Amino acid sequence: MGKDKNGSFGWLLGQSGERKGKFVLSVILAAVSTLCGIVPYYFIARIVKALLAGSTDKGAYITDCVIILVLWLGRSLFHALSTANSHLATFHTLAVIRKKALDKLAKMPLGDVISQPSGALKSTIVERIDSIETTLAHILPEFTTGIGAPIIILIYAFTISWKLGLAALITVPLGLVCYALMMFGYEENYGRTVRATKALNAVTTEYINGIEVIKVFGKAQSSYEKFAAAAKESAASFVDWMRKCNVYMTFAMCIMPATMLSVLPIGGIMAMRGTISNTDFITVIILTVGLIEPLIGVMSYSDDIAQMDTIVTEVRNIIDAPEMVRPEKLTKTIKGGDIVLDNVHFSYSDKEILHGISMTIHGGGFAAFVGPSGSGKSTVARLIASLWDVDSGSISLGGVDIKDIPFDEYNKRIAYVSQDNFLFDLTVRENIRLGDRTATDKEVEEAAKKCGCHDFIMGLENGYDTVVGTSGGHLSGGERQRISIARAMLKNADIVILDEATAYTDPENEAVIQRSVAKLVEGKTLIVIAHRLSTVKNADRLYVINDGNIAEQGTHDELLSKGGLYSSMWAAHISAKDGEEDV
Ligand SMILES: Nc1ncnc2c1ncn2[C@@H]1O[C@H](COP(=O)(O)OP(=O)(O)OP(=O)(O)O)[C@@H](O)[C@H]1O
Repeated sequence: MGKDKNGSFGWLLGQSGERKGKFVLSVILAAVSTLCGIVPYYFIARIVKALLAGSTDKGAYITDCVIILVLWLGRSLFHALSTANSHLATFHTLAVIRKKALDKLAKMPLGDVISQPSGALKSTIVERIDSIETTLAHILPEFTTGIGAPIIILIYAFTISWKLGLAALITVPLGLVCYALMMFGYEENYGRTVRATKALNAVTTEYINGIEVIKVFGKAQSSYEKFAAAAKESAASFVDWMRKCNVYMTFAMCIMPATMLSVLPIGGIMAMRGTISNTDFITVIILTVGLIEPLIGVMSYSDDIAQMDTIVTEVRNIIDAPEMVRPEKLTKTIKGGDIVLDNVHFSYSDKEILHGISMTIHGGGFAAFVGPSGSGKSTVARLIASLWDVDSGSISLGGVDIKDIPFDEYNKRIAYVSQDNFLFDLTVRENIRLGDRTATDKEVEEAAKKCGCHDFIMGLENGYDTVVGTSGGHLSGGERQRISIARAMLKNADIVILDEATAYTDPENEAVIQRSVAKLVEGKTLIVIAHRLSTVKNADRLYVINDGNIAEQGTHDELLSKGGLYSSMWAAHISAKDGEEDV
């Protein structure tokens, strides 16, 4: 996936949008710089020629020297301007690519995002994209010079003598052979370093994320061994790779003597025979030096370009990944708020989890999903929240398949509080305000009060302006849950999904939240997943999900009277509660 016939560089240019002009300007400036770098050789040759002819014209000598100096200054100046333009266009292009990658993550099925190894996506979008900046910024100026200069010099050499031209031309096949050798097996070699770096990233991220478990279970030593092994493989793969590159770069450096080896004898014999003048011979030797330097420059970039190719393929794998397709505009009318699941099948990877779920959750109603752990309750909720697409069957809202509703249109109707209660490393206020970016401070605080979190927030060091730490790490599980609920309530969406949203909350606060949620969701559709059955016994309809099927459905009383799975779950719940009370 991800590659087309344009290759990675063509693709990158295609992303540069309106900054493409800056890349073009960069090529023009590099061409001017190249000319400024070559023409001085002509003047140097002219000076040598004049001196050999016994000239004493100081004026002409000084003029030539000044021209040479000005041209060399011009070469540096235009080269700097060329790379500056190229850098500007590159920064813009990489920002565009990063945004596209992040946009794509939001459109990919959730599973495709979370199934990536720890830190791999972050590493690609942040570090690896960064690492191609220098190559992309220098590729056009360097290649313009690296290819342009030899062409001009070869043409000049041919105008002096075609034999000398041919002798100098030997550089090109030598360079190509060198390039081919360097690229032979490159993907495999470089691929090994990429895999090793990713593994090292993953182990390090896992170590940091799991530091609590590592400490508690005394796994520091074994985790460290895993890290040490990954670090060792990473170092070994880089050493191997550098060894290979260095061998071919050394070979590339030999092009200069090899070219001289053909130009010197051929030119020398021709000069001795008088076929060319001594000064033409000297000119060609000087030019040959100018021919090789840019070629070696280009070759030293080949390695970076191949790396860029690998990285671009990774980025394109994200940007071109299959996404959950939704239309740009809503063309159908959503009539009412009924959510209908019709024969929904769903699998994670190849394992089918839901085996034909059908249900109708009435708009404005209160539905609850209960059932054993791992039975598929959260999966149904995630599908309703449109985090994944169903494999077959359909989910509709108000008679319209949710696949026909644009993401923005659907998302604004849904508030979903998952079990994870993820908080961003922002202030408490900013975290709650994510529910409605236009909410005033007063509205944020009102929502917090209703969800039983105002008091503990006021007790924090900086109240609502306290930063909650990465993933909300400075707060307790129950506090994180209540902030997540306040955020969802502030959104004021038509459909509210609470997946074990009060599981960590103490009974007193749970009662406060339940009363507030009941008030806040009046007229809205409420879907609750709960293991504490007492929190959902008032639901209009309870769906008992067992092993990916709806085992039973009905009101609390109807289900109790059936004497099935729900009634035994209720009995277990009551005896556990009694046990708690006894304690
Ligand atoms: N991202 C995933 N990739 C693969 N399998 C998954 C994934 N998420 C859940 N599962 C599996 O799908 C099944 C249903 O999981 P789900 O979270 O829907 O159950 P649940 O009823 O909500 O469980 P719980 O009450 O413990 O939260 C489980 O067997 C679980 O292991």
